[in-house]
Amino acid sequence: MRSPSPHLELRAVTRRFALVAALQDVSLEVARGQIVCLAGHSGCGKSTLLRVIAGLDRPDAGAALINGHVVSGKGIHVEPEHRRVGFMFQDYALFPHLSVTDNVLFGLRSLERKEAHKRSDEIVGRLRIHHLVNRFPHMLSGGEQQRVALARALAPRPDLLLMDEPFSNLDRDLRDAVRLETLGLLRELGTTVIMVTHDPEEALSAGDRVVLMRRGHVEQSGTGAELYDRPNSAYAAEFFSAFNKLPGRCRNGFVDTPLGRFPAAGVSEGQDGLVYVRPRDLQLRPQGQGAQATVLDHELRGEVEQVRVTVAAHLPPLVVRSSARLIVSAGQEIGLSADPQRVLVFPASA
Ligand SMILES: Nc1ncnc2c1ncn2[C@@H]1O[C@H](COP(=O)(O)OP(=O)(O)OP(=O)(O)O)[C@@H](O)[C@H]1O
Repeated sequence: MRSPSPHLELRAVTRRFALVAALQDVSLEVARGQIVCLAGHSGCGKSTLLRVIAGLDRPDAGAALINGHVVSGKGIHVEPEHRRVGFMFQDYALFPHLSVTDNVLFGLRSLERKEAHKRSDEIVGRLRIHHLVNRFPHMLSGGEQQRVALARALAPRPDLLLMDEPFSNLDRDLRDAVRLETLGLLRELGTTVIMVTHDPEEALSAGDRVVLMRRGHVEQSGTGAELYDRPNSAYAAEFFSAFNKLPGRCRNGFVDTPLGRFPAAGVSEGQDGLVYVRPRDLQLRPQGQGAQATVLDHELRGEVEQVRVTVAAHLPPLVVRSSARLIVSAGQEIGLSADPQRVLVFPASA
């Protein structure tokens, strides 16, 4: 038996704007019901990719398929309204002159009035925004606007929902709660979601899968844990964490640093490598154990403590973070070690 087509498939999608390749050979498969976070720094092509999937923009080459049918490709362009794709914009794009109800009804214009109202009532109920229906967008808080925008996007029951930074306009406190609730509802509805974010924590925690983009191409794709624990490039590593970096040349498959020798898979013999160690993966030890270091300063930051140490005069200080209380003082000589299993090594030229 043939396995079902992915809900969404992109085949070598390319989109150029003058000299900029906003998308370069982007290929991707998304299974039905999956929640995918599209992450990457500003300008890497995230919004362009969403627009191509929605049919708001046309690729110069390659194809987009929904349920195995080409919707964008050579000589084919299915209009956005015929793709069963919902779109939620970063600024919510609510119509200021329409009430909440009329904003929600806007996406249901093709239905008969009675059916449109039934659908609108249903989604308003699910999102618990009954009390807002007669208000206008300027009378809503950020969180309320987000819900109304979500209601408007979901009312036509799209199979696939595209969301461009849907939580970035909310305060930090509200953001986590709204995100959990929104994604919980989308999972319940079985909606396939592609959500853009530039927030690394959100990318790691929100989706089933993270697609990290860089300069128009997919740098790495996988679960949050895969990208965090096994980034395949310095770019991917640095997108999700802060690192201490120690230079060293690769000799006999190892890079030597003041912190010790580390296996240097991916760095050619004789080439310079950079050893990446997260602040939480450095351990302070009694003097005489591990590498010798001198404490530079020490700060309590609430949940964690941060200590900066020097291991060699020619290297910038290393940052150590720990949730245990560290009893050290500036100028103290101390031992320092890194867990080789948690250390990453990349070519210095990258
Ligand atoms: N209509 C356009 N005309 C010209 N260049 C464009 C156009 N749209 C996008 N670009 C360029 O394409 C590249 C990708 O843009 P895009 O908006 O997709 O990035 P992004 O990752 O969504 O960025 P951000 O996180 O800042 O929203 C950028 O270099 C941008 O300047």
